[in-house]
Amino acid sequence: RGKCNLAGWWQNELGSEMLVFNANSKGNFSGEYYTAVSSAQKPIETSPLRGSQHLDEDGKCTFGFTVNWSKFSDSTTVFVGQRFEDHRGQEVLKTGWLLRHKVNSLHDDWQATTVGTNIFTRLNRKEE
Ligand SMILES: O=C1C=CC(=NNc2ccccc2C(=O)O)C=C1
Repeated sequence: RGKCNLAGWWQNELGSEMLVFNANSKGNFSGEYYTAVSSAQKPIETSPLRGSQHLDEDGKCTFGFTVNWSKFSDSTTVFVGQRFEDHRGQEVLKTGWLLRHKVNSLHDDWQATTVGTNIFTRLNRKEE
């Protein structure tokens, strides 16, 4: 695992958590996303994520991943971003995202995509 290892537990400012698995030699990875924002679905169910990252050795790799909110709603979020270390050496994933939710007709397509940003920081979890 090079210096830009995204594997492990991350949390965004909404309180959602994700577990990212090791990337393969092509930079492809998968994981599980535990959203904090859907209507309270107990127990929290995971949504699958799949992504691709660069394997630069400088620890500042760019990446993208898709979350399929299959169990909750017919919608999809794509995240794109980069890993950084802040002034205290804490790892940060600065991301932008597009959320596409299903609309019933082409006429509603204009309102189907929302955009935003998320910052993910590492969660110190034992279980991987
Ligand atoms: O059923 C659904 C539908 C959409 C969702 N979007 N979550 C997001 C969208 C953009 C950025 C972060 C999140 C998040 O859940 O942390 C979650 C559950």
